[in-house]
Amino acid sequence: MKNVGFVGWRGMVGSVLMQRMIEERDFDAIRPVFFSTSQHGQAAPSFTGQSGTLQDAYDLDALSALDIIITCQGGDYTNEIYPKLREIGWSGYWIDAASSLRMEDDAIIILDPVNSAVIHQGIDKGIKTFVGGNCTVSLMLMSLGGLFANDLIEWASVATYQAASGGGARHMRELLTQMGMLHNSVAKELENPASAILDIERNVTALTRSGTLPTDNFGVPLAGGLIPWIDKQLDNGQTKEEWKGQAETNKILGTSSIIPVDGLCVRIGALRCHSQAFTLKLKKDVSIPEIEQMLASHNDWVRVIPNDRELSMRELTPAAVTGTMNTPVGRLRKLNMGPQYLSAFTVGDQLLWGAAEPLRRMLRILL
Ligand SMILES: NC(=O)C1=CN([C@@H]2O[C@H](COP(=O)(O)OP(=O)(O)OC[C@H]3O[C@@H](n4cnc5c(N)ncnc54)[C@H](OP(=O)(O)O)[C@@H]3O)[C@@H](O)[C@H]2O)C=CC1
Ligand SMILES: N[C@@H](CC(=O)OP(=O)(O)O)C(=O)O
Repeated sequence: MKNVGFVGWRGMVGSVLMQRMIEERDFDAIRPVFFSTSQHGQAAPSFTGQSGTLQDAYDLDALSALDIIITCQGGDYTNEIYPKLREIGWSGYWIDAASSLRMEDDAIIILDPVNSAVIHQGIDKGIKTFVGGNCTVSLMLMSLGGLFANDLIEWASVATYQAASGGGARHMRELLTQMGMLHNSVAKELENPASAILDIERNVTALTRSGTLPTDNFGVPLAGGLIPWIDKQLDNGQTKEEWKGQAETNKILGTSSIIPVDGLCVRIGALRCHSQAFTLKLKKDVSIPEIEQMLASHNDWVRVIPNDRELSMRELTPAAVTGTMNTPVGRLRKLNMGPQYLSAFTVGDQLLWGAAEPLRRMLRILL
């Protein structure tokens, strides 16, 4: 049995990973060792029924005794520890949720329902570093994988609707606190059906602009609105999140010529599901039923939602998809621009397929 170290297991992404590993009985197949950057010496979790203590996540000797390390601790931890471990000659497998190592030549971005061939070729070549993709990219590929696999996409333009969880647990709390404060400020008036809605709106807008809502994490109010910017600013006008779309998609697929992917990434008030609206230019005119068939048969989690009002409202929303492994795609129709232009709308839980699930599946591949 392999010795597998877990760093970042108690964070938000790590907790989702633990929950999935318990559901899939992954712990039965490994000897787990749990680490912490702040709680070493305290009791380790007993997912396997065993007891033990948390190890120090900065202890290179303890880490280098492991066959596999899975980390959801974040980029700063990876940047500090990974080079040191490799420098002292550790040749185990490193599986990471953070973006730091994604674009390194000796790292593979993992999403095995989409790129299992790339992953297996990498293992055969001796690659030891495997990194989960950006959540919007992974969720796009889970939903639209059938069109990429059939080499049908000439380019993809996207507008994202990204959940607060992408920023981390504190962002989710901040959003909910803002929502609560806005509601509280007009709760009485709302109870009175005779009250004027524009007075209520004016009060909500005034509070939103007052500077009293908590904004330490998002920087500006998000509740009741949106933020058309995610991550750092790049010199070419893209955000870092937008840059990842093309860079990571092409690396995951191992394309020989770049498929252009670009668009605008927007934060909205959803909790943990990212949605994305696509305009796709197809390489040729393919009928909608053929497209639906290609999409539906690509993997076990994609769900093709017919372009129907009731079904789209019920099944193609964060409310329907949160907490599930499904990655539905719908709103499929040919656009006025011509028969090669297709619209699509996707939804996916960014903590499952967008973060934790590719990691546990990579572990399974290595066992
Ligand atoms: N959020 C997301 O959507 C995605 C995140 N990622 C990557 O995963 C990394 C971790 O993200 P995320 O899980 O959101 O980060 P969290 O902030 O939830 O957890 C990170 C670490 O914080 C420490 N921590 C301190 N206080 C607490 C507490 N009260 N409860 C739980 N943990 C606590 C834990 O480390 P310790 O035990 O050592 O103190 C934990 O492992 C990110 O930096 C990013 O690189 C990747 C894809 C998506
Ligand atoms: N940046 C994403 C979440 C994330 O963690 O992405 P990455 O793994 O590429 O840093 C978001 O804010 O929704």
